[in-house]
Amino acid sequence: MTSNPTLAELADRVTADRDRPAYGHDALITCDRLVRVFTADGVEVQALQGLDLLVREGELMALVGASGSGKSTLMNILAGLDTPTAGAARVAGRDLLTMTAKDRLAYRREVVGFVWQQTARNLLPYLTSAQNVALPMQLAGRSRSGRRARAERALELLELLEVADCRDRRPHEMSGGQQQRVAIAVALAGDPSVLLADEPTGELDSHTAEQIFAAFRTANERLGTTIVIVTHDQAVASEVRRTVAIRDGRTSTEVLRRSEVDATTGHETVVAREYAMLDRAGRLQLPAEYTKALNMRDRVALELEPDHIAVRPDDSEGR
Ligand SMILES: Nc1ncnc2c1ncn2[C@@H]1O[C@H](COP(=O)(O)OP(=O)(O)OP(=O)(O)O)[C@@H](O)[C@H]1O
Repeated sequence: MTSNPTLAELADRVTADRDRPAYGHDALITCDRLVRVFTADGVEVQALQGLDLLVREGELMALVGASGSGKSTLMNILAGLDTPTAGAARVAGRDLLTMTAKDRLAYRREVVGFVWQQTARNLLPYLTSAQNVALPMQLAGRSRSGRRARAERALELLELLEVADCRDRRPHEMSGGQQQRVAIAVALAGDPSVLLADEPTGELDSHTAEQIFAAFRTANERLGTTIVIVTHDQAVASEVRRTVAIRDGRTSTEVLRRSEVDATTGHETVVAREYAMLDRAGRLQLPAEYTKALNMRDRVALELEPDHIAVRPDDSEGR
């Protein structure tokens, strides 16, 4: 089938390998074999076990996973609050492993914005919504743009998130949903490249949660901000185009949704499709429900077909 390559072909392959763009060269967020090990009472916990993830500029995506799968660990690393043990992590050209303390501070102010689950962590209780939104601009040294410009920008953001009527209210005078919308405005105030949200709907009922996801979509569409939302809420899959599942500290599967328009009726439907992540070593995590359904364990049989690879239960026993 395959003949031995000539010397010239081998040289071409080496050149092609060398010139191949680096993993994630065109992504805004690149996590490459990311590892985070915690040691508590002499016991090691591998919270991230070689996680690969690429997020393109302008994406709105969700990370889902069971409790303890590593979502918050990843978020804290992307937020610049924690450092990985090994691997590589880059956000908007910044290397999260080698940043100095000073770079880290600038990174948190200029590159990323956050929305946390606990509304109290997002807003200062003694400031009004408008003041809360203006504060990051002031801290970022935009004093040159003046107080009035900051106030105008704050109002624009509150309007975009449909909470302009709350501009003079303090957090305790607003509902949980209103507080989270204001929190999104605060997170956007510094014009971040990436907005990170950790369980932003965790304390809200499902109807309010839907409105918050809609607010993220508005921010993404109107401002072009790349947004990563971590959530337990499986319902998020119908709210964003891309949902990546994390299992045991690695990305395992991903659901992509896209609109398809029927050529004859013009009717638009949203089609969702699940994909498994294939890492650069060729490793694939099969969804637990698939392997359970076919009683697959330890070993599976593989067959290369012209257009797919078949994965079958181990049939070696009894042969
Ligand atoms: N500071 C820490 N010290 C020791 N172990 C930790 C620490 N932080 C996280 N872990 C462990 O790392 C693993 C991943 O935790 P992480 O909080 O990232 O999960 P998660 O997916 O965010 O869970 P949840 O949805 O419950 O917040 C867990 O086993 C957790 O116990």
